Parts: sequence; C-alpha cells; structure tokens
Amino acid sequence: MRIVADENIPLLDSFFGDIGEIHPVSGRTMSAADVQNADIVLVRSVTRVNQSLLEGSRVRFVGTCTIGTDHVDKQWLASNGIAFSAAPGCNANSVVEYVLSAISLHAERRGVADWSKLSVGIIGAGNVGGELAHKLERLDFDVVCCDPPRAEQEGDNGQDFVSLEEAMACDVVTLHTPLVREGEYSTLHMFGEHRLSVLGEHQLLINTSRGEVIDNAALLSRLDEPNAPTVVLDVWEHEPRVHPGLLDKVWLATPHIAGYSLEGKVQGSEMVYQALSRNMGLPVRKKAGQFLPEPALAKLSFTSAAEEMDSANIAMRSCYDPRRDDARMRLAMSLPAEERGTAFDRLRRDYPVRREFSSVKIQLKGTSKSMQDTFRALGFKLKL
Ligand SMILES: NC(=O)c1ccc[n+]([C@@H]2O[C@H](COP(=O)([O-])OP(=O)(O)OC[C@H]3O[C@@H](n4cnc5c(N)ncnc54)[C@H](O)[C@@H]3O)[C@@H](O)[C@H]2O)c1
Ligand SMILES: O=C(O)[C@H](O)[C@H](O)COP(=O)(O)O
Repeated sequence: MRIVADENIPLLDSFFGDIGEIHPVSGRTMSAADVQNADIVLVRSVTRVNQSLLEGSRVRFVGTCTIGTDHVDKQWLASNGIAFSAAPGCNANSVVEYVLSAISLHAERRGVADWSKLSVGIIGAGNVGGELAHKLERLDFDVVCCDPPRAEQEGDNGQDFVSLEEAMACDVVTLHTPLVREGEYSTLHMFGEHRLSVLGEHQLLINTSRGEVIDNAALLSRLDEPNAPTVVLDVWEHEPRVHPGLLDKVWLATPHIAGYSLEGKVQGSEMVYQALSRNMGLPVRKKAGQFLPEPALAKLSFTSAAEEMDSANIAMRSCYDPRRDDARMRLAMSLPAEERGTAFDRLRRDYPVRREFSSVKIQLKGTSKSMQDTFRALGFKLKL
C-alpha cells in the first residue's frame, strides 16, 4: 500500500506506518506526479484535491487531517468511487481557546474589568461555534448564534438562532462558518463592503474560519475609515500570501494557527487513521492520547489573595497568548514580498508546541466557588 502524505501531518509513521509505505511530500506543492502510484493520499488544508490531482491515479482513499474541507472536491471523489474522510471537530477546542484568549486581551485593552459584560455574536454554530457558545455561556456571557442552515434543518425543535444582523450587533462578532463558494448559504465574501460598514469602532471582529469569508480588499478599505472595528485575523484570503497593508491595520494577525494546539493536530491524524482503518477493515488500536507528551507547564497554583479575572488571564496566557503568534507573524511578514509566502508556511511548519488548557492542573487554595467555576468553564482541570 503506497501512502502519499503531506509531510506536515503529525505522527505520520506512528499512525499510518503499519498500514503502508509512507511517502511524505510538501502539501503545498503535492502534484499529480507525486500521487500517480499512490493508493492512499493524506493531506491537510493546503493541498487542492480534485480531478487535476487524482485523475489517472489508482488512489482509493483520501483523508484530510483537518476540519475544513473546502480544498477537496468531494463530489468528484464520490463520483469516482474514492473514499473520503475529514476530521470534524479535531481542533475545535484549540480554536475556541484562541478566541477566548483574544476576547480576554480585548477586554483588558478596552478597560472592561469583567469580560463577560461583552456580548458575543457567533456566526456558524457547528463544532467550533457550538463549543465556543457553550463555554461562553458557562462564563456568563450574553451569546447569540446565527446559523441559517441549522435553523432550517432543526426548525422549532432546535436552539434559538438569530439573524446575521442581530449577531453583528454584538460587541464581539466571531466567524465559524465553512467556506462555501455557492448556493443559498454561500459564505464567500459574506463580509464584504456593506456588512463591514455596519460594524463600528467599539466592536471586535474575529475571523478564524477561512480568509475568503471576508473580502480582504473591502476590509482594508474599511480599516482606513474612521470608526473602524478592531480586527483579529487568523486566516487570510489567498494564503500563504497576505494582502499587503492589511497586516498593519489589524490588531492581531496570526498565520492560520488557531487550530494548532498539539491536541488538535494529533486528533486530526487520529481521526483519519480511524476512518482509514475502518475503510480497510483493520482494527483501530492507536489513540491520540498515547502520543501526547507531558506538557511543559503542568500546574499553576492560586491562593485566596488571587483576583478571579487576573488569575484566569494568567492561566490562559501561560498556556496560549496570541500576541506571541502575532509578533512572529509581523516579523516574518517584514521580509521582502517574494519571501513572505514561504515565511508564512514556515511559521506554520515550525509552530511551537502549544498545549490546551486541559493539560494544566489549577490548584486553588481558599478561593471562591465562582473562581472554581470560571476555571472549569475555561476547560482547566482543578486540583482543590
Ligand atoms: N483557523 C483554524 O485553524 C481553523 C481550525 C478549524 C476550523 N477552521 C474553519 O472553521 C470552520 C468551522 O469549523 P467547525 O468545526 O465549526 O465546522 P462545522 O461544520 O462543525 O460547523 C460549521 C457551521 O457553520 C454553519 N454555516 C454554514 N453556512 C453558514 C452561513 N452562511 N451562515 C452561518 N452559518 C453557516 C453550518 O450550518 C455549521 O453549523 C471550518 O470549516 C474551517 O474552515 C479553521
Ligand atoms: O480546517 C482546519 O482544521 C484548520 O484550518 C487547520 O488547522 C488547517 O491547518 P493546515 O491543514 O493548513 O495545517
């Protein structure tokens, strides 16, 4: 069995080594010649998987170790009898932690003492948006979700969804839709000139979905106007190229790493390993947990003198501080224009190990019940 795989898929040998002979290649440049004699192709989001890549090959299974599938022509795969699997939800919690960290930094920067006073509008309430809503509600935020496909499917039996306009009136507007290029629920340039003009100075717009959900040229113009919103971008139209000038105008800029916790990446490999094993009638023996190393930061301790929000901020930022990714991104993007695309990919390839909040035990001595609830809601493990 010949497996051609993006070299950036973590634990390729550990998960797939028993199934076939692995040929790692660059995901960004994976070509028809690379996969010509492959039986299995494993990718992440940077490889376009379509007729031009696969026609004439003997590939029978394609797996993407990612949540997003907009890089895959699923219809063509299905009509050519090629099995396909993605990794839904694999890095959802990582994205949620990115968004929570960004909101906490924004609150601090704006002098909002209690971050839960900020209302949050979630656009797209699937694995990421749904988990974000759940955590924010536990943290006492006012949260609304806009998800027309779910609203239509679930009708009166589902949760309460709001209109896009209502979600866009919140203090924080955060995008969690897939990139859908056509149809009733298309999200391509969902945030164009008109919708961007509605967002005001006091608002925070976060995009961790796909770059193309926001018209980047329209965003650049909007950010040149007075009363522009504050913007956090993890994803960019035309990655790995970043719109010149846009980087300077957004508050936090990161190189598509919101889902890059170690747990998220390893779970992506695990889910595709499980799907491939089932597809081939093989037993599923390996688990992501067995490959996760001890975290560098295992424990934090707070006493009764600790303030609730300060402690939560310290804990969150000890695990993950998006400002570090922002600083690395700005440094890399200060290279000459022709080197920036490679630099963007290098930041992602060499991404430092980032562990999720659940990898840290929080010891609380003599602290309030409300403080314990906050840490639990954020996903930390408590040691009382
Ligand atoms: N930046 C990152 O590192 C990163 C990581 C993971 C996922 N993502 C992106 O985030 C997207 C969402 O992830 P997910 O796991 O929540 O996916 P999901 O499929 O579980 O949920 C997406 C939700 O969006 C809704 N939706 C679709 N069209 C919509 C529209 N026009 N308006 C509002 N809602 C709409 C769907 O009904 C669904 O409930 C992925 O498709 C991927 O592109 C990015
Ligand atoms: O869709 C996803 O899962 C994420 O966008 C994922 O983190 C993308 O990472 P990549 O495949 O580009 O390494």
